Amino acid sequence: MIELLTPAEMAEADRLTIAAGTPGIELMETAGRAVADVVARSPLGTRIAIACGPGNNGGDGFVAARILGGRGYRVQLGLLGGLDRLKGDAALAAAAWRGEVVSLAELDFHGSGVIVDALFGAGLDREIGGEAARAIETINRSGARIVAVDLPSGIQGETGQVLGVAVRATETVTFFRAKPGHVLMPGRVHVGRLTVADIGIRETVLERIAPKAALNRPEAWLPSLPVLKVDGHKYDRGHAVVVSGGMTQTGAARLAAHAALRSGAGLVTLASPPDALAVNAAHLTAVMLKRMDGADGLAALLSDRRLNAVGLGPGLGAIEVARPLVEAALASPAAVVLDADGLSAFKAEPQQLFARIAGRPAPVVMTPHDGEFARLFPDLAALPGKLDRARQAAARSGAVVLLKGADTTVADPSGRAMIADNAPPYLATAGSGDTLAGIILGLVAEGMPAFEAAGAAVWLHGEAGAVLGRGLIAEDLADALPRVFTRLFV
Ligand SMILES: NC(=O)C1=CN([C@@H]2O[C@H](COP(=O)(O)OP(=O)(O)OC[C@H]3O[C@@H](n4cnc5c(N)ncnc54)[C@H](O)[C@@H]3O)[C@@H](O)[C@H]2O)[C@@H](O)CC1
Ligand SMILES: Nc1ncnc2c1ncn2[C@@H]1O[C@H](COP(=O)(O)OP(=O)(O)O)[C@@H](O)[C@H]1O
Ligand SMILES: [K+]
Repeated sequence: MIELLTPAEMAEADRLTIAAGTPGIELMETAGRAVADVVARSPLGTRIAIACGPGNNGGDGFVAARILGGRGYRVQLGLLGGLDRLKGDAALAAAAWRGEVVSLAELDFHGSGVIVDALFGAGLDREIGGEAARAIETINRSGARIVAVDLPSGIQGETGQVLGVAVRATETVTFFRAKPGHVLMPGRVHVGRLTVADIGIRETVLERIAPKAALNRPEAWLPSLPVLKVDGHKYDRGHAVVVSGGMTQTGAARLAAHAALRSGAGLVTLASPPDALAVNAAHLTAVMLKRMDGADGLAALLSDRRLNAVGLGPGLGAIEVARPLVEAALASPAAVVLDADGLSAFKAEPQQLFARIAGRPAPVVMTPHDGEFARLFPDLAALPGKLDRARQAAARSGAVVLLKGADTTVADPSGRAMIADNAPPYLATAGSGDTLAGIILGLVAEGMPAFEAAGAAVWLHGEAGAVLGRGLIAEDLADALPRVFTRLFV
């Protein structure tokens, strides 16, 4: 598991390490050296401008300046505010710097090959304005290689949001663990290439801190991926149901059904309204087809407990049609994956949806994009942090919430969360989300716990996109899954 630490959790990691006997200045020395090592990939003779802020982020900049100067680089250091404002470890680091200190405005950004951004890191707590904002705008226009210390200045470590203005770094060097703001948008774009440096903080501090967010990597969910038995049977792998829309909107459900079969369900049945049976029949092969007469028909189908997971929403139709179907699914003992129209059906009364989720024995996974999210959680949609949005929505609804985008975030009601950074932008194509819902459904049907299944599906979907490359369409994604699974196990 690759934990993501909020700035507050990172401060706690520092505190625990210092309390265990490592002086703060030693951590700062190691941090500054890690920055210097990254900067030193540029050849000797490169002019380096180091912009230092008034806190410990600036302290790291002073250390890097001293080390780079010692290695023969031409270093110019500029400070925001006076030297007398520096405190603690930053003051110690500044005292060890023998070179000149100019003001930020005097730094020659345009004449430098590398700019080190040590203005603000974890301590950024308000919008940047004035001299610092002007410096950041100049840094961004300079054309130099920009190495940010800990976080690009202006990016909030917890949310990835820009506070006023933010450095667009070529590379960022952070310490111990990445922060949510390194992977959440728009932070991820400002970070550039990320290096996570070991500065001597022991892994054991994580037991005390118990961080609840992680990067969505296989380590986060692979232990929960069902292991197939040598003598296994298709009936051991679950039977998923996908609900089709009416005659003119059947494709989305078929995409989901196909993906559910690819991702793991032993059997998949498409439940189809009578008017859509012929069109569905013409397009299905391994996926089975069953006639479904409205919500009562779906309830009857799901009364067979072997059908252990149901997905609905893609192409499901208008509220009058969709809502009773979702209610029937939620009244059944099956796990439920709710997407698209299945979510929008409750926009007038989201509490009705949450009330039906509460207390049901099997899990519910909701997969909104931002628009669908705003319909169900209008008050949460304005929160600045995607992690916070997903977590609060999960806590309120009782469902696992998967909030889509380039930084898809999955959260469960207890606050556990994973953030993905592997999705290529060509996943933004019609039907891609329907496929994602199907991948989750197949994994849940196969017996994977809902939170892990949602995380795994997001990762698999992203990798499938990366394997296929530009030009992919939603139909291709599920068919790329065998290749992605193969890579997972070699
Ligand atoms: N605590 C430690 O032991 C370690 C800390 N490290 C560094 O310390 C950094 C955190 O240091 P700090 O907590 O001192 O915080 P920062 O140095 O990130 O910033 C805090 C300072 O900036 C000011 N400030 C915040 N937002 C501002 C704004 N919008 N405009 C103008 N001024 C603003 C604050 O008043 C304060 O003076 C980390 O990002 C990391 O770079 C590393 O040296 C590793 C060890
Ligand atoms: N810029 C992007 N980078 C990576 N993935 C993206 C990006 N934009 C959208 N996606 C992904 O593409 C999928 C789109 O889903 P959705 O909006 O439901 O579309 P549809 O309803 O057409 O299937 C989601 O998995 C989302 O996370
Ligand atoms: K910085």
